[in-house]
Amino acid sequence: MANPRALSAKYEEDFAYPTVKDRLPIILTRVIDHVYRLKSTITDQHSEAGLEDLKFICAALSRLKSEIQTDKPFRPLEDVMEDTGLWNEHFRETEKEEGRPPSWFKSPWLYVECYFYRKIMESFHLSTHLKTFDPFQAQKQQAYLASRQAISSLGSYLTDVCLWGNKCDLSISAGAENPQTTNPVKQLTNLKPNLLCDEGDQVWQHLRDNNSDIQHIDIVLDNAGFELFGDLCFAEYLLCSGLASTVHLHAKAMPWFVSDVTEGDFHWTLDQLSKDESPKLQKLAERWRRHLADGSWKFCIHQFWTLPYDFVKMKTSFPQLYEEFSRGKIIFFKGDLNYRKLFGDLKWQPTTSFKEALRGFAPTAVCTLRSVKCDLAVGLDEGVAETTTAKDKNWMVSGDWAVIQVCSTLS
Ligand SMILES: O=P(O)(O)OC[C@@]1(O)O[C@H](CO)[C@@H](O)[C@@H]1O
Ligand SMILES: [Mn+2]
Repeated sequence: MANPRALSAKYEEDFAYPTVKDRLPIILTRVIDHVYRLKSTITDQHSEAGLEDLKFICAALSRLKSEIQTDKPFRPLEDVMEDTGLWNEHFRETEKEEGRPPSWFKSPWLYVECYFYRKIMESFHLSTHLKTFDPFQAQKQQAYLASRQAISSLGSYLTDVCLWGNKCDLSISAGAENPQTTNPVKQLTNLKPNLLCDEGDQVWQHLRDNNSDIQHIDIVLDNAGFELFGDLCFAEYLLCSGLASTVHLHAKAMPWFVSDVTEGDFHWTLDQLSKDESPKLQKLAERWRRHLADGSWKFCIHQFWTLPYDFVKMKTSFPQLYEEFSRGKIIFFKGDLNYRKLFGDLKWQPTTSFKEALRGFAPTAVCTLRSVKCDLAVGLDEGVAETTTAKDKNWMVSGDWAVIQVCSTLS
């Protein structure tokens, strides 16, 4: 059967429409304000040349904003980066398919939104002194600091889980006695009814059944802050329980979708943990640095995650990456954007099977841990979408609902 249509801002009923119309210009305005506010710091560091950079970047971003608002055609990228050629090739292919240059309110949402972040980075790449500047860094760091309490309680819990990790059954019960209201473990029980599809048992089954020849496990990260800390706790658990020989953590090669983890964010997070007042967090940071040093954890950066590609393209565009994944036991994909890329950002019926919607992307077992933040869902039982709509008409974009879904059969 033919695939469904792509999500796109050309349909006003798609979440892509308010994203392109309102959210992207707001994000740009914030970046421009933020860069302007750094004027004195930048000129202190780089004098007049820094000021020139700043003017250049703000002009480029303002132009981008006006181009979005007036649905101007995309322009090929002009920076010289590892991925520039691939972006421009994608531009030409889309132009050929659509019979006109791609544009904000006409082209597939996945391409549009990825191009938006890539264009922001282009303006920095083209500057002289701010080529590696992260315009979202302050926001990400603030988000981490705001969730420090939750990080601390999860960190304490993890220390106990890891202590018992080798002894206990995998379905170790959550420490429900902990009285802290910010305890994320306790919160899990409250959130359980909001799991629209929970294939967690299948995930554990897969992890246990395939343990004779312990392989590595991949986690494709999403956001920095509390989410990253939770992912690192999970990586710690997979390792200390013996379910994984090593854990590969995959992050973005450049600032992406505001909050996504870059290498800089990852190291900043470890530094924060090292200097935290909680000795448990300090110890975790020490342990995690040891994992990185002895190869138990591998921190991986690949340009694939910041390209506008559907994951189906991985096998042909980056066969080596696909092959590396195929040697692992399971891949955990975190978050909404990875979900969109897994299923091609197409308007699937929510009852379409997870496997069918993957369209052959099966390097190894694939698990998605995703809170629903856009109008794309697959693998739901008959009636779930309808009953959830009756409870919360914004369920697809509120972020209050989530899915744990897995495909562990490769054939
Ligand atoms: O991948 P993440 O961090 O979970 O979410 C990314 C996200 O903010 O970007 C898209 C819209 O801008 C949405 O699909 C989604 O909510
Ligand atoms: Mn993200």
